[in-house]
Amino acid sequence: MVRIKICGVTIPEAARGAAEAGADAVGLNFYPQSPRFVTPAQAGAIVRALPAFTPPVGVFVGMPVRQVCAVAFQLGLRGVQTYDDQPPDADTFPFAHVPAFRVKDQAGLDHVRRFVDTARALNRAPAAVLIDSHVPGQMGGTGHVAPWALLKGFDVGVSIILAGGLTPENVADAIAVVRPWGVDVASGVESAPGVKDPDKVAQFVKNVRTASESLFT
Ligand SMILES: O=C(O)c1ccccc1N[C@@H]1O[C@H](COP(=O)(O)O)[C@@H](O)[C@H]1O
Repeated sequence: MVRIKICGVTIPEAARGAAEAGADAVGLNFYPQSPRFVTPAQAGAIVRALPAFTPPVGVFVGMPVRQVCAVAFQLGLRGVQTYDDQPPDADTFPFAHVPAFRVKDQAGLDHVRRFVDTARALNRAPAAVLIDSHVPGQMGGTGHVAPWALLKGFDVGVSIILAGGLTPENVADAIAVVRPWGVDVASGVESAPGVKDPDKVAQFVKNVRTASESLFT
């Protein structure tokens, strides 16, 4: 089964709606430059609206590890998605750590491999790596697709989460090519930046489930 994270929910109703549509996780974005940014107080209300078995994951760009941990503890996040060139030099995150990478070519994938190897040597292997598209000057939420063909067969010994420009229309093709452990979507299920469209979310989940079934039967 391919897991689904609906990322960048900004209100409790959107988080609950994503969970009820069948998402495996919802993402809360703590990057102030994002149109999906939420404050810890707003995130708290969203977390409280989630069903008991739908984990919240935080997206952190350029935030020091201690601060990431403080926010994650305060809110009871299950996972932390980070954007750093090197594994954290503090102790392992006591959360599922998902470093994100903006990849455009083979050199980008080589960097992911070096990151995971370094983390593993320090006994800090991430739970998964998220592979997104590379758009100069933007950290994520770009709506641009990652280089799927390059990712075919890519194996670093940890789960691969595919992100970048996924939509209800293209996610089945993406899954067929990349065969990721999970998929992550932000802008592709919105009616406006930061506003999730319940119909698009439901269609996205449905299409992932169908594609996932044909992959594993
Ligand atoms: O969504 C954002 O605004 C964002 C900002 C900074 C870092 C990460 C961000 N979101 C992540 O980017 C992926 C891909 O987004 P999209 O589907 O192409 O719009 C998203 O899944 C989030 O994990």
